[in-house]
Amino acid sequence: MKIVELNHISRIYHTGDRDIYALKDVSFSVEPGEFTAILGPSGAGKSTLLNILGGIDRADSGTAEVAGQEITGLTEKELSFYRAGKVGFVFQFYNLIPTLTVKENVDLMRELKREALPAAEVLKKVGLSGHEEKFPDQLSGGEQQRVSIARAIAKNPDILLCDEPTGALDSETGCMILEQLWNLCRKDKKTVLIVTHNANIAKAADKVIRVRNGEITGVEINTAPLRISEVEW
Ligand SMILES: Nc1ncnc2c1ncn2[C@@H]1O[C@H](COP(=O)(O)OP(=O)(O)OP(=O)(O)O)[C@@H](O)[C@H]1O
Repeated sequence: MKIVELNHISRIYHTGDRDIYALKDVSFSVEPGEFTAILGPSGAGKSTLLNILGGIDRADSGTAEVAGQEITGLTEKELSFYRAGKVGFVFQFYNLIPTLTVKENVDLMRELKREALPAAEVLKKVGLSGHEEKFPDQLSGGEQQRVSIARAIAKNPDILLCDEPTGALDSETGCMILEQLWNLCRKDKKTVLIVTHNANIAKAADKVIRVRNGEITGVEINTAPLRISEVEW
């Protein structure tokens, strides 16, 4: 069974007298446990795509099934259950709450999902044991992003959606973050979708989806993906 199945998804913004097709008849699927890269230039529709998959935005037409659930027809309440239960998000700017400690930021997930994993367990997974009582501004950008990954996986989501997770980081730290996401995919069998401008990620991805002007211009399957550390960045 596919974990993501998008069929003929369109998203139109009506601005003044003009309609902007952020997505136009987009269809693709993702297998469970795949590491998928969504690549394309600025304005291509990548974030819109991820936001629809994550239940943050709604398609105007088409169907989207994620982890066995059709999400395009859900009510607001059902969508919020879907976001809380099935998807983990990692954003470019971490979105940590500055007045909460690292542990408290991760523990917030328990408010969304009762069976969320303990903060200590997920912080260990991202190499941040011992940083539980620090506040976000006492951490480097890379460490803050690792907290946001820990927070995302605490929900034990079916799918991890990452929008430019390395966009605010230097290339070495960015590689380390990609390695963490890649390991979550390979070792913990998480399905990871990652939106990025960095085309080199294609060498490490199982699937590469190319987007331009709201349309899919190609889907490539990589039969011999490299490890993140083997890619020349
Ligand atoms: N709220 C909005 N109102 C009007 N147009 C929008 C809105 N949000 C996005 N768009 C338009 O939809 C298109 C796709 O935007 P989107 O943010 O999905 O692209 P992107 O590929 O993620 O770009 P970037 O790499 O720069 O983040 C763009 O043309 C954008 O200007």
